[in-house]
Amino acid sequence: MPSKAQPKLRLRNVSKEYVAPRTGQRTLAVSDFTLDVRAGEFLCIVGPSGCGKSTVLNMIAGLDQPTGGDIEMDGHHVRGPGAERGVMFQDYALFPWKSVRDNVGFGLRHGTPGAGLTAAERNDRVNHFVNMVGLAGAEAKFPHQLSGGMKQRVALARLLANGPDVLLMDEPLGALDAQTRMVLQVELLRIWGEAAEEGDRKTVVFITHGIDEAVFLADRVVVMSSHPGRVSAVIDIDIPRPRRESIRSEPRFGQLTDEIWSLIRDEAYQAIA
Ligand SMILES: Nc1ncnc2c1ncn2[C@@H]1O[C@H](COP(=O)(O)OP(=O)(O)OP(=O)(O)O)[C@@H](O)[C@H]1O
Repeated sequence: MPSKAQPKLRLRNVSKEYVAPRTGQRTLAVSDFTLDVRAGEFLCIVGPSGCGKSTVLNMIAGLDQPTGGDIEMDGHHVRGPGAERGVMFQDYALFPWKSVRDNVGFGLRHGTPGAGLTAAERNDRVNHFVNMVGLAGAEAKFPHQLSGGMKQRVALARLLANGPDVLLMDEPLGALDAQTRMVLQVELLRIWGEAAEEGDRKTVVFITHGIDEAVFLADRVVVMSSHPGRVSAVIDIDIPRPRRESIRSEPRFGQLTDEIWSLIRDEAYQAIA
């Protein structure tokens, strides 16, 4: 049983070096990355393009292996993917030939999350999360009939239906227009359980290019620098919850976004030069 003081995730001096198979060229994408993520925390990672954000997330997910250091969840080494760590990407990753209902229920029918559940229990769980993300009435639709925002709601419902303890989100709102994005940020906080006790919330690691998105969502923002990717700062977002739309125009919101932008501005310009 994990102790209360134990972090949910612990990354210790994690590094990742890619070696190109044909040329043997080496890229040190991440180096000496050390971070604890508390249980129930909403943690955002920002940094200039190519600084290693996705590499870090993929290693936590177990989709990629560190070449140095160690990653633990609840005190156990992460050795590969696991149902307790759910991943969501920018590109929806829905099955185009399956309905909303079948997309959401896919992991329950074909993976370990549904083990031991009866068909009725699986259906109940699918309905619960379809309702939670605001897709009631759209269960029989197919992805091509949905807007981008609705597709990401489906992907979120599928992620939640699988019951992971940790949500790993790689720019999940990155493909959406600005308005849909702001609406879904609010929805995401509601679904995460912003109004609930901290102990009842999932642990979230959320990658974004949007500094304002990170400040709106996060308890803490990890700022990465690049070449190689490292933690350059960890900023506490001391804006009380629940967070309403109106906080975006408050002075503290602007101060925090300015502070984070000042930390990555030079590298961000270099990354696109
Ligand atoms: N499979 C791979 N093989 C070789 N190099 C890779 C591989 N994946 C990523 N890299 C390199 O590792 C570095 C970090 O990439 P990564 O995608 O993690 O950064 P990122 O911060 O998520 O980027 P972005 O903000 O553009 O999404 C980059 O230099 C990238 O080119």
